[in-house]
Amino acid sequence: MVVMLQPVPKCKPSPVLIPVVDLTDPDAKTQIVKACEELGFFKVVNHGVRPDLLTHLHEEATKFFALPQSLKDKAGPADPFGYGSKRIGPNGDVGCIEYILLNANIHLSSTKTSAVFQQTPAIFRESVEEYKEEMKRMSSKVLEMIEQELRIEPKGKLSKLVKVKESDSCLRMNYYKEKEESTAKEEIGFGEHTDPQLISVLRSNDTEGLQICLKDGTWVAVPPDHSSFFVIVGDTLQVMTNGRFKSVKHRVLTNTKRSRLSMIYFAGPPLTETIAPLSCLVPKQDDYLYKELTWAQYKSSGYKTKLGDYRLGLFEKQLPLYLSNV
Ligand SMILES: C=C1C[C@]23C[C@@]1(O)CC[C@H]2[C@@]12CC[C@H](O)[C@@](C)(C(=O)O1)[C@H]2[C@@H]3C(=O)O
Ligand SMILES: O=C(O)CCC(=O)C(=O)O
Ligand SMILES: [Fe+2]
Repeated sequence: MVVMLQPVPKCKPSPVLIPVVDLTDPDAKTQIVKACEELGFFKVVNHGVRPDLLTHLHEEATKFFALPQSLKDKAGPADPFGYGSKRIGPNGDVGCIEYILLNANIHLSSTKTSAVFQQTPAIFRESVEEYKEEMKRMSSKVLEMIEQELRIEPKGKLSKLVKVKESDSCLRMNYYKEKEESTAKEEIGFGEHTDPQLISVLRSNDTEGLQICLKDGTWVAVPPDHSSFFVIVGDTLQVMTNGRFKSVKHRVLTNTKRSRLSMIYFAGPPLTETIAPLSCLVPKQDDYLYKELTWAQYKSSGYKTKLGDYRLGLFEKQLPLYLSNV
């Protein structure tokens, strides 16, 4: 089957600096909130994740993506979990990508893909499990800092959503293969979109490709840094802060010379959790920009949309008729 790839949109070089937050800095909470308000995106250093865990996982994932196509296909198609190639999601989106999407609550060896992953070395499976734990720790730490800075009550309101065993989080490993010199041109690896969850924690090798969209619509390239993590604000956090934090649009353009490998942990709430603006941040219900939906409702409607669709519209309150005509 032939899959048509979309033309590449332009990205202006920009002097915008990505905020860098040292998680051990006493001022980190303030810096995180500022970055979430201004950009919906920041880089994390001094995160405490063992560098050798990152190295092992990277090496093993690289070996997985180098397996024969017929073997990798046995771990797919992604529906949504499993191995996927080119197709992203169920609604016709495509990119120059291969990936593994995993439910963070299910052990790698007890998925439908287990037959394939059983053939990967134990260190791969163990590293994936340890990495998921580390990402849960880091994402709940970031959410705790946001809670403290914004004085969100009750304590743990945001971080608990990720810490509990019912948290609907997932882990994605994306592989964007380099191109042969003769066909060298940039293509869309992962089209523009916002992430639906609370926050996403991304780590990649030193190959560029990730871009974020500023509030004025300008796309800027994010310089890669294999030893740091990047935090992306998702739709759910935008709703809970009543739009004070913005979920940032992002995309990946494939680099012609070197392959890019990224791992993203999507920190999501339990399926039964009701998502709505937090009353401690917005005392008057009339000021709520969004209505309430459970995460399960948002997710299932969101999975009927295309990657670049504006999913937050599902949450938006209808204006009363007398106002919508003004
Ligand atoms: C086109 C789609 C892929 C996606 C599900 C969706 O219908 C719309 C949201 C997409 C997204 C973007 C962020 C994450 O990569 C992802 C796993 C998620 O939670 O929402 C993907 C979904 C996917 O690839 O299944
Ligand atoms: O692969 C990347 O660097 C980012 C991909 C992404 O945005 C996603 O998987 O949601
Ligand atoms: Fe994303």
